[in-house]
Amino acid sequence: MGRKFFVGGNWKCNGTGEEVKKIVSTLNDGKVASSDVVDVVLSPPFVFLPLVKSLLRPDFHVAAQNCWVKKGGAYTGEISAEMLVNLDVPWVILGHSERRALLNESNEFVGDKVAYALSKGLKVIACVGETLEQREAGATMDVVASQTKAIADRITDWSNVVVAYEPVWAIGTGKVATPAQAQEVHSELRKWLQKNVSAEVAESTRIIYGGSVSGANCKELAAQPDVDGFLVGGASLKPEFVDIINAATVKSSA
Ligand SMILES: O=C(CO)COP(=O)(O)O
Repeated sequence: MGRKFFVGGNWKCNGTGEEVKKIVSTLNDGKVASSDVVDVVLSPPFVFLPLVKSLLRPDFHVAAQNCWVKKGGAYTGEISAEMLVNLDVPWVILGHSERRALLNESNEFVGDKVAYALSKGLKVIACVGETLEQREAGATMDVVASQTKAIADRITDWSNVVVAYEPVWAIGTGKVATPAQAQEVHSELRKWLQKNVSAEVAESTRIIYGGSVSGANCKELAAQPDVDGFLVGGASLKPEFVDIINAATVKSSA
């Protein structure tokens, strides 16, 4: 059984109610590959989750962009995993590099969040990736392995986890990783999982790529054997997101 293609759209901190309705309507009208071959998950800002859920076609799902590390309570400004479950939001993105960098989320904190969210029944898109400085210093795999280890140390069941490899230097820069660069890290990451978790987890866990993915570059990336889909930022707010979803057909026809 192959790994099902996965395409996430991370809208980040963008959109008005009107814009959200427009994007959803474009996606609802889009002609996309069947949900048998691709999982599509949209991640609007928290405040738009109920609106998007109410309008979105039933074969697409939603994700929150973050959640709190433990049970809710006196944590002003936070949203708990329990609240997402209560609203029937099935997925959450955790450890995005913007939160790691701008809000100082450590590997351990992200690992704790992943474990807590899973324990409450959420499915997790866990993000890892190196900065340009780390890549140039030859530390890419060390960085990605420590980020993944902090998760692996805290969970045993990987069936509800998708790992998103998002090199920081490729995010929002228009400087996409080459298919070979993406394949190299994905394949190393899969080997890491095989050695440090299990062969079964390595084989079944989807590793998706994020960073300047577009309608123009998605097919070549999708053709790489260890690229199991995408986490898309800027282009997920545009009609070309439909083409990125349909990159799944590169795999299904392979
Ligand atoms: O951060 C990303 C998705 O989480 C990628 O963003 P861009 O696609 O805008 O580079």
